Amino acid sequence: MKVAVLGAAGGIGQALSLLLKTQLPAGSELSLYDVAPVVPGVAVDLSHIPTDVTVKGYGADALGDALTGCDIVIIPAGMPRKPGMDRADLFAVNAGIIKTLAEGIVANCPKALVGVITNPVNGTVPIVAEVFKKAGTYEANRVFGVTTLDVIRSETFIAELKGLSTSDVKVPVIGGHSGTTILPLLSQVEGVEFTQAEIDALTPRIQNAGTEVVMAKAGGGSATLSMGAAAARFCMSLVKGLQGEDVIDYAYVEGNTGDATYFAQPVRLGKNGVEEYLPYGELSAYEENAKNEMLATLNADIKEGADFIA
Ligand SMILES: NC(=O)C1=CN([C@@H]2O[C@H](COP(=O)(O)OP(=O)(O)OC[C@H]3O[C@@H](n4cnc5c(N)ncnc54)[C@H](O)[C@@H]3O)[C@@H](O)[C@H]2O)C=CC1
Ligand SMILES: O=C([O-])CC(=O)C(=O)O
Repeated sequence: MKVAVLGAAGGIGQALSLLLKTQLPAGSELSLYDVAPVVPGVAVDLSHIPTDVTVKGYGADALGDALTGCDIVIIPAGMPRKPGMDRADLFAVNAGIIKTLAEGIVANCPKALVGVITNPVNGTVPIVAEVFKKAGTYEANRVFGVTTLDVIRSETFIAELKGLSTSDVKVPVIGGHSGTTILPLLSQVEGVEFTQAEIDALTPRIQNAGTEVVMAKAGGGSATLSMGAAAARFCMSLVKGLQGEDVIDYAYVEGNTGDATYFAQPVRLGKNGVEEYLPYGELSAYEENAKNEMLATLNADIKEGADFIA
């Protein structure tokens, strides 16, 4: 198994790479690419951890070598938010980065499963898809926006609120990955009942959790450690699927909900990425209304991404 992290020297990239060094199956190769000159050092540093995963670092001019033969590519490359910015404000800088990296994937590992972390995810995933379509290599079942951070935050906040173990809390989160496009389905959390007041408080807390971190870091960036954990969890779902395990996870994909071209929904993962798009089930009236109200924003974000390539 060869897994590449593009943007591996960054805050997310380093946390994710550390977790992958300790979690990937024995015999795997971890390929770390970044334009920052420190990346070979990050690779050497990680390579001293005693696990049966080899680590190699690749600098700015070695994207092709980093990607050749990859089964999975996870992309946390690009600029994070500062206080006062929306994720959409990152599009101008990050769209070009994602386009370049997607072109590298087309040229070197067109069959890889690709997980996009770079914001704004609502628009960067369509960029990757359009680059792949243009090259004739697009398979919707292989391209994912990573929304796992919304899922793990929901698990954490609900466990705290209800005095439960996080391992007993499972929360579906659908839609996109910014503000109101993030829709936790609290009505579907098994074994937990919420009052309307709790729903009214918890839903926006989950939607604004990224901003909570941005404000707390006060100009020093956005979530990196929790995102590293989220990305590792999602990457391991992809790995298990490739190994033939039956895995269900949530991701932002070009699926079949009919709500928007790209929408986070449950998917069954396997040897080809998504093996089956699963329904997100029945929504409460509150969730149905929230979903309908967010679609204009989500569709505009998707169009911005697709238009960038068209
Ligand atoms: N999907 C999600 O839930 C989340 C997404 N993010 C997003 O992830 C991205 C990265 O965030 P951080 O790691 O905090 O930023 P960071 O600034 O710490 O790291 C970004 C890394 O990308 C590298 N980079 C820039 N251009 C590149 C290129 N063309 N090729 C390869 N590497 C390149 C930089 O050198 C840097 O090492 C941001 O866009 C952020 O908004 C952050 C948190 C959660
Ligand atoms: O809020 C941000 O800019 C980073 C992010 O996507 C998150 O933490 O969910």
